[in-house]
Amino acid sequence: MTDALTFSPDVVLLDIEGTISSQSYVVDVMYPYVRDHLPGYLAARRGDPVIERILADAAALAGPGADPVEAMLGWLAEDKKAPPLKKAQGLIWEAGYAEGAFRGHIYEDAHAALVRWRAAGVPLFIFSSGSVQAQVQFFENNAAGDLRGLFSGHFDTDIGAKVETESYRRIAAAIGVAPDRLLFFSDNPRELVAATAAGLPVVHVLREDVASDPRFPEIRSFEEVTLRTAPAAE
Ligand SMILES: CSCCC(=O)C(=O)COP(=O)(O)O
Ligand SMILES: [Mg+2]
Repeated sequence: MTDALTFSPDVVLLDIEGTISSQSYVVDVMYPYVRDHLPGYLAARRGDPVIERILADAAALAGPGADPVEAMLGWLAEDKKAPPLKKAQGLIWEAGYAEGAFRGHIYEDAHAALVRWRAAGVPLFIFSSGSVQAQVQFFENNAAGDLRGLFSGHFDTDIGAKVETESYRRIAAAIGVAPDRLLFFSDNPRELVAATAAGLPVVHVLREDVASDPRFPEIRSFEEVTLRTAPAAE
């Protein structure tokens, strides 16, 4: 274990995959379910405005002449965080949870820290490429129980890309907190660069095979982080 890192934020913002949850679990267990069900799911719902929107957005992103369903399967295979795919993925996972094909995963150290911080009065928010609907279901149907109560709110790429600085400014404004009071945890250096440029303090989370990066404070476990919280008013 490295030296403990101490912060005193007003609010914490967290990435999901690779940060509080295993990337390989999402990619190796949950993505294959989407791959197997996506074409049939979309075909069975043609005419539904939500599905038509997803297909139109996918077609626009894929470019002229491309088949939107094939494009989405390609993005899934390369883990491209394409918003129309992420929206479809969340809807398809709903059936996967219902039939017990998988549950959401959270690292034990992350779960313990989030419970501790929430109990200490620190609001916790999520910013993930997964759609807000997918995020909420992931925490509702989690192997550690129904975790929805831990979070004060969720953001997805409707607010902007995770690698864009403006997205972090918008999130801070939406929460109503100064950027320098919003502590962001992520496994992705490009997200950390964008958040840093917006004025957020950041922590690089090294799970699985993520490499260290000298630009950021880093942890391998949330046990390495101490949050100083304001004492309760008397
Ligand atoms: C529970 S949200 C689904 C996870 C997912 O598909 C994803 O792309 C998450 O990526 P991120 O690293 O942005 O959390
Ligand atoms: Mg991530």
